Amino acid sequence: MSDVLLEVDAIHTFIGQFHILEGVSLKVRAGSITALLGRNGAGKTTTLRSIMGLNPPRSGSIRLAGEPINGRPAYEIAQLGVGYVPEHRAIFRDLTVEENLRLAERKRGDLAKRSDFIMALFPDLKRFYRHPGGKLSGGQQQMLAIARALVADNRLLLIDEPSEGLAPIIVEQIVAALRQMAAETTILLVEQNFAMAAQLADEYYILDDGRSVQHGRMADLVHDHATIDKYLGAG
Ligand SMILES: Nc1ncnc2c1ncn2[C@@H]1O[C@H](COP(=O)(O)OP(=O)(O)OP(=O)(O)O)[C@@H](O)[C@H]1O
Repeated sequence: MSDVLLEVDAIHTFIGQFHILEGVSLKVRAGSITALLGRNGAGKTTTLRSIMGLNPPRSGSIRLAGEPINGRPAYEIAQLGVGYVPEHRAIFRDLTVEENLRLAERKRGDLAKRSDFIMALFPDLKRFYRHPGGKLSGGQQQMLAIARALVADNRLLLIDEPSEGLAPIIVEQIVAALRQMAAETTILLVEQNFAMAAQLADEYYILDDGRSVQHGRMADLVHDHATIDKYLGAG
């Protein structure tokens, strides 16, 4: 299928001696937002880290636009156009907003080219351009973490729990930004906030105990209370 940008097939990933992913498979269509759902500890973060090459799977395959990427180091996967926004707002707290964005330029990024788009998406980052990241509010730090992944012209963004710990009004701003981002890239989103994931995602995959157990269209899942109760523990 040519419109599949990312295909993860039966990956098994270990952390130390622990067998964390025991068969995770998923497909992300180009131009879509796909949500990766599941309880705490289901293996969502480990799946993103496996794709990114930070916890490479021991078996199974990962393809980006048909090209195998498992076994490659993370920097090469980044060079291929995969951006990663880890959980807990990973920014450099002692560096200014501008410095955080410049660091994200590295080889592939072009802040001059991307700046207008980023600042329109997150006007607060313009206001606090020369302020240290650590002085920003939690929501602004999350915006900066996402913005760092937008400096390069990435074709796939892996975003881990962007709503974590944020007030509903800030979550709405992030939802609006992700929607605009989806117009020009593809997003695989890990999200515990089901209402947020439901607003954004076209398709979903549910992980349970390190395995992918169900997938489908988000528009169908929102009515499937049995599945939501069984795997997500939220009404
Ligand atoms: N460094 C580690 N050492 C040992 N076990 C780990 C480590 N990191 C994660 N795990 C375990 O791997 C499993 C999957 O963790 P992962 O963070 O991928 O889950 P998750 O679905 O993202 O959950 P959460 O929403 O809590 O982040 C959990 O049982 C967790 O305890």
